[in-house]
Amino acid sequence: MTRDLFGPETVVRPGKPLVVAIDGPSGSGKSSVSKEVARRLKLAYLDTGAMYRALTWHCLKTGLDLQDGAAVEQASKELALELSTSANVEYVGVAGVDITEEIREPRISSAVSAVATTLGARNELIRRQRQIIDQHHRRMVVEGRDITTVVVPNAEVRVLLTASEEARMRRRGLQLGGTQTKEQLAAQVIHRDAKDSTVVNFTQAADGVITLDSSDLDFDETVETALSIVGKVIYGD
Ligand SMILES: Nc1ncnc2c1ncn2[C@@H]1O[C@H](COP(=O)(O)OP(=O)(O)O)[C@@H](O)[C@H]1O
Ligand SMILES: Nc1ccn([C@H]2C[C@H](O)[C@@H](COP(=O)(O)OP(=O)(O)O)O2)c(=O)n1
Repeated sequence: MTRDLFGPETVVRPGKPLVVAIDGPSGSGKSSVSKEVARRLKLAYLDTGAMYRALTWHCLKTGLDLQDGAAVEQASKELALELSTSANVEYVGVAGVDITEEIREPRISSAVSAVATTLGARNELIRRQRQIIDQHHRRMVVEGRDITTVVVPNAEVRVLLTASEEARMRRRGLQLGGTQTKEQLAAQVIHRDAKDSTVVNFTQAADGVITLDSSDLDFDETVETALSIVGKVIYGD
């Protein structure tokens, strides 16, 4: 399988469902790699983590107690979420307020696990995710923590994108412009994963899920490997 298969004019499985589900821990490259895969395959793109982050932003904005599960669940149902599903346009909003940048800030990263471990809120966001995937005729790259196992376990392509702790912390540190100490990065990457793992398993590939370890790959190599996995699964080559 070579990149030629997915040259600029290629549409894979035209008119048929093609969900590429990508799960993995923080900093493994899910968002950046998924976006590029979506561009190359001309598929829509769904960042489910952005949904948990937007809900967290809203809860903090309204002064809600994140430990109050019933209140967080209620907030998830009322959330007026606006989300870009194009890999070329990054936009996350709540009721007309652009929060695209703000949801990536460390204060949201530190609080998001409390929301993501609220099962009622998860159920609501999972319901919305499935609705969005259907609205796109199931032609979408979807990334998160439970996409291969819970949201779309019957996705055509299922990938667990991993990388060593060291690589993930280094990448997140660079991404945040070197503003974070090692301890702060560990809190945002390693400790958050540990908390998130209490409700979803994204450390080991479930049956039928292909593991892509990006520890020793650069970004382009990781994208090429992800595309070759799609090629293998769809065309068997
Ligand atoms: N294979 C890779 N090698 C080096 N850097 C990478 C690789 N994959 C992603 N990155 C970079 O690492 C950072 C974190 O990636 P991101 O896609 O935000 O991860 P995640 O969504 O899993 O948290 C980004 O700056 C991204 O460009
Ligand atoms: N499908 C998902 C997606 C994200 N989450 C949770 C777990 C994370 O702490 C937050 C934010 O996810 P996000 O993918 O934006 O986080 P990273 O960019 O990988 O650090 O949401 C989840 O529980 N289930």
